[in-house]
Amino acid sequence: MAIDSTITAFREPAIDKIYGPHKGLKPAQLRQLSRLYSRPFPVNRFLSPEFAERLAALSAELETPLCVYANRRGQVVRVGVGTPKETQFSPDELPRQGAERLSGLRCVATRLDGDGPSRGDLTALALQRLDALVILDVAIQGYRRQGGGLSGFVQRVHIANLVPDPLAKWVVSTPQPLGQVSNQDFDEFLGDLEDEFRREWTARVVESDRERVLLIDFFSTRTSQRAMEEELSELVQLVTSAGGEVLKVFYQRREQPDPSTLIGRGKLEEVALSVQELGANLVVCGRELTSSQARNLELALGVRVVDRTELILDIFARRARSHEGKLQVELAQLQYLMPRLTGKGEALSRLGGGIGTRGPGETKLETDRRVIRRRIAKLQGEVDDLQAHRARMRARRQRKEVPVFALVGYTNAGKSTLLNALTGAGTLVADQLFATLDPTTRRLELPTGDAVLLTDTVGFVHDLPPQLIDAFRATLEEVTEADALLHVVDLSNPAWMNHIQAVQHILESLPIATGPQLLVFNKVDRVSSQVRAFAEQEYPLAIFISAKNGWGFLALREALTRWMRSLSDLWPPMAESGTGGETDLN
Ligand SMILES: Nc1nc2c(ncn2[C@@H]2O[C@H](COP(=O)(O)OP(=O)(O)OP(=O)(O)O)[C@@H](O)[C@H]2O)c(=O)[nH]1
Ligand SMILES: [Mg+2]
Repeated sequence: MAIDSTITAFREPAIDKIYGPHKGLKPAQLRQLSRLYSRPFPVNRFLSPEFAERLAALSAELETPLCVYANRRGQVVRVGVGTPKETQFSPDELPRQGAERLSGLRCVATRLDGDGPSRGDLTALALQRLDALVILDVAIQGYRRQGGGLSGFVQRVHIANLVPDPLAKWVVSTPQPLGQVSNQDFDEFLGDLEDEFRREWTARVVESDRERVLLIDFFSTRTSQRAMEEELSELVQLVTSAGGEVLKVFYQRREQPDPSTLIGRGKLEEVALSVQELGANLVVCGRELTSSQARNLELALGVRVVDRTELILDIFARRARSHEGKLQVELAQLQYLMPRLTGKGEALSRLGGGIGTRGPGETKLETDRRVIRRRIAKLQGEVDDLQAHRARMRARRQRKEVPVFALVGYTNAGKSTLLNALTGAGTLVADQLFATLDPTTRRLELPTGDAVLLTDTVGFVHDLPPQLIDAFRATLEEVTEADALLHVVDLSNPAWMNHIQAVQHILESLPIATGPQLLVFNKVDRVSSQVRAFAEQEYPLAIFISAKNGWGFLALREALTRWMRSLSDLWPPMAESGTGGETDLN
């Protein structure tokens, strides 16, 4: 049981430790506080009057708020000086979130100056998923009862608890006298509350068996509103393509990111609250994170955190079908993971699988350094072999003197759709990012009887992880070795200009210069005449098509023929058209 194991974890190290800001306290006062650890705490009541009065008296004497946390077995597991917020458990000290929504801890806190729980107290209630938060309003002057013992310090009691309603989040009782609260049956209260949560939880799980994701991102103040929106919407698409469901998006816009957690403290707390409220089990960050940032975020949020690169690698891992694809993805994943192993493994192993932990072919990623290093070396050797193999294939194609055009472009631009429409290739088309991983080559007959080979390739994305470019060098050579490129652009995506730039950027970063490019604007069926006119003006040589319904194909075929002819000095004239029966070169 998650809760029981946590109890042991709490109790052993710190039976006399006092939490929270207590620098000014004298040793004798600290000893008084640590005695609270061994005081009996009732199991089936919110608290006992004796305990409440003792705590309130100490609080009045020290003139500071105090907190005591107890588990369901009636053991005091933490004593702290300060407010619930100042003494709270960090997410990694709490039991892992599962169907049981509550953490099995209740907090009794004193307040000297106020009336019931403050906003900060309630935030701490939600962050720790406490069974209940009991607030004692303390009178500075109590009295000594006849026959010993202190009394009269507790003026009123408020009970706050979480509710499974994302709008209300919590409820706070009306103030009650101590005698009334200490008579209430805690087991019954808890049983009802847990039933409510369980019902809500079951409803949610039935609703969706996908990973429940929160997005966080950071932007500098120079980033425009529009650029932010485009980036965030792409991030949402990436998560969806990885099989996750985005519950909420958080971003921060500042001069400088926080070096330890990327986003600042206030924002981080907002995200942590949301993780609890919405039952998220993964946080995806739009920026690349250092291993210490990832670790700090995981500790603060209590769920796994992956960055954009890991997300992309995960999608690749899911898509890889061929041996070649799997090999390259695994290499990229391990190369990315290797320098990030310090610190992260711990949190990962505690929190289990899901997005960012998958290897190609549903295997789990290895996290042992030595094993990884050996594996990387082996995979690199295999990718080298692959490269040699692909080079032989290309040489064969060149001998046949059929020019090769590679379809390149941003992911989801419609490259596979176009290949299918032109050649009937039957490649997978999907409204997902990175649907295609393995290059497919098909023969295309042109109106003149000439033929070219068309190769569909993996889609690009801005800030493509360099590990991917390296690991996919065998596949990307299909692009560098092609005689010419058809650069397909999704004109219906508002970010199309950025996409063109991102693709150019990646092409320029390849180790070998690529051939000439023909720009093909796709999805014109979804584009207004203004957008099209603008693109025509900006790119007068481009071709406009709809791969889906065949618009513009005639013009495209003609352009290809013309283009081929004008580049004919690159290839000797076709000796015999239609040479070679083999068209599927995979
Ligand atoms: N409306 C419209 N949708 C299109 C057109 N061409 C492609 N699509 C859709 O766009 C989505 C992506 O198409 P794909 O052909 O898989 O795109 P891709 O460039 O191969 O994508 P990756 O392999 O992921 O890089 C699919 O849902 C297609 O049906 C078009 O001309 N018009
Ligand atoms: Mg594709």
